[in-house]
Amino acid sequence: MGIEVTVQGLTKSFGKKNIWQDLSLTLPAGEVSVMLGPSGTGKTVFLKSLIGLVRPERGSVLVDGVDMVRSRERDVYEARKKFGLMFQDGALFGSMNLFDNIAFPLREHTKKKETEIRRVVMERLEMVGLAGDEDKLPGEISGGMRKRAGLARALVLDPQIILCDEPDSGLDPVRTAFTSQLLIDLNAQIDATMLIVTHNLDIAATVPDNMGMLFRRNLVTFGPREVLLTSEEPVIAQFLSGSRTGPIGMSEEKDAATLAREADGQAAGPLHAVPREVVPQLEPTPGLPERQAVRRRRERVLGMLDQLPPAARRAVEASLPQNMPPLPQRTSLARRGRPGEEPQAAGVDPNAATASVDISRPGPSGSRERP
Ligand SMILES: Nc1ncnc2c1ncn2[C@@H]1O[C@H](COP(=O)(O)OP(=O)(O)OP(=O)(O)O)[C@@H](O)[C@H]1O
Repeated sequence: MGIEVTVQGLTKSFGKKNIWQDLSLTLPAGEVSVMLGPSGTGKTVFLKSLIGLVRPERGSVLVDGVDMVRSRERDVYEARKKFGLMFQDGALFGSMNLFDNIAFPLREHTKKKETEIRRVVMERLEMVGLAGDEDKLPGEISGGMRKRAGLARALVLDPQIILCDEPDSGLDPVRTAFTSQLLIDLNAQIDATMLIVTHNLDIAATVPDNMGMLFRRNLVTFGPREVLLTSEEPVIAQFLSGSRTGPIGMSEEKDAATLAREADGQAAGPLHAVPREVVPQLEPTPGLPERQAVRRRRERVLGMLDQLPPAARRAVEASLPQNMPPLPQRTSLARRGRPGEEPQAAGVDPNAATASVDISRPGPSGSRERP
């Protein structure tokens, strides 16, 4: 089974430029999580920080007892073997055929014999739907196939944590849908902890168990998918609807004057007033094992139900199987459910794998200024 990744108070700057600050979240073991965020908000830097390729100046990333930020290089190197990485372009060697590309980590990091290497490589090629293509060069296949080959290579060392950086970039909608299914099927088969960075709204809506979003150098929220998918936070509502109206501009953040003009033009009602539907999550292809993460997540989320905003709570309840016994009445649930009451944001609670900050409040660094 996958292992938990616990991020606490992570802050990264390059020179004087702060990328993000004080990020805290837990990637629950074996579950699929997605990190959203406008371009340039530091999602790739975040992925690289998890595996110790980028060293943040503050905070910790705990993986099986190893802090990927502060531990000795030797320990970080060992812990990195628990990860499988899928980069945007597949990151394949152009002069090697797919077989040799996928075999590369096994030849580099293990003492396996060639017969065993062949068995593992062919099994992984089969998993990503590339059986029969092993003799092709990366230049002879489509972008989608290159991504799947990159995923196969990420899988050969039996990773417990898989990080995928924009698995959909450059793919058409149909291939993106196949990629979504592939990621869910993969989770069903190997039960690894997965974190996917994407801009794709279909992947965001249908694949993850948990979702987070980076904006203005902060983690706007991280928690069960229902929290983000029902959120009324303007930046989340704008991102999920792909609208030009809202705090996100062409150069990531709009200035105060632009936002004021938009607010004037929104007399008919703000963009985020429309409630969004939470579409069902994808299920593994028939014939594959059930995702073990589903049951674990259900228990975890039910345990934190009364910490969730009402819309998210309703979405969780609506997603429960029909044959489940009724939930016990919760006093706090009844208190929050009164008509006319404002929804409450989930508080920072890394143990419950939920975190949120109010990005509209001024922060100590001045980065949370009201636009
Ligand atoms: N090694 C580096 N040195 C200096 N700045 C860097 C370095 N790596 C990344 N950055 C900067 O960090 C910021 C965040 O980059 P990152 O690639 O993580 O964004 P992103 O959210 O993944 O963007 P996109 O969605 O467009 O891929 C950018 O301004 C980038 O220029």
